[in-house]
Amino acid sequence: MNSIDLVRLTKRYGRVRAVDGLTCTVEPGRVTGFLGPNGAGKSTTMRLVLGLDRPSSGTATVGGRPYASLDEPLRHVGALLDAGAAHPARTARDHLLALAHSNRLGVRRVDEVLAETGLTKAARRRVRTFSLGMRQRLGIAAALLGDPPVLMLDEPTNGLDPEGIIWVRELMRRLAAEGRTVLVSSHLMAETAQTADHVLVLGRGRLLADGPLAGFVGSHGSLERAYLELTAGAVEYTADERS
Ligand SMILES: Nc1ncnc2c1ncn2[C@@H]1O[C@H](COP(=O)(O)OP(=O)(O)OP(=O)(O)O)[C@@H](O)[C@H]1O
Repeated sequence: MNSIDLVRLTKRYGRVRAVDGLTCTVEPGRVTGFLGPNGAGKSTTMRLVLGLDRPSSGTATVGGRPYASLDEPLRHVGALLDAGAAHPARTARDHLLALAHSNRLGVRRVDEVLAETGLTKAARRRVRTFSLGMRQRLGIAAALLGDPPVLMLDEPTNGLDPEGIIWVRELMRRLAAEGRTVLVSSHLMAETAQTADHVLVLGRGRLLADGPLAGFVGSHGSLERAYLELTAGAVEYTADERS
């Protein structure tokens, strides 16, 4: 099974519990929206799954194995965490070629993902000349490179124009329909409502909800209303505190 399994996953930074006893399973064959206010712990959770940070306690596994134990990890898990991850002096194609090489993937796959993300014409341009939206597309191209059964995308629509947002939505839906596990964090409720089958909601590192989108929205009328009601007590910064 290509699920992502979190068991009592906890990460403390000093006194902050960024992730606090998180237990849940992200299942294949559906898009799981990963929601929560700023600072709720979404990115930290993804970093823990990818072995970029060590849990204080608990475990995060992909297909039953810790990410660090995977050979050629791009073939197992594709991730978009930070659209600024590519070296600015490299061309888009060289960036993908380096990643492909380290995971024994062929050049043909690089050209395929460039085409799939609409970057073929920009492939030989340096990343520093890319707009935010183009960087997002390059990050998504990197995530798709190993044709992985599991994808984790942190706010993939950031910086994308309306056409790009629709493209991401359709891509997520297709990847899930192919039986892949797709975890997508977002602050865009209307977009998530159109993309996700299932939602996980975090607040202050804790799991506030884990269920099908339709059940979560329930009688609230919209995902946004259901979300705001659930997270009202879990928002780190309010306008009053800022002023
Ligand atoms: N490296 C770090 N050192 C110290 N604190 C950190 C570190 N990384 C994250 N945190 C803290 O952990 C908490 C969770 O942050 P995280 O970035 O995971 O939240 P998030 O849900 O992804 O937020 P956003 O929606 O704003 O991206 C926050 O309080 C944040 O300040």
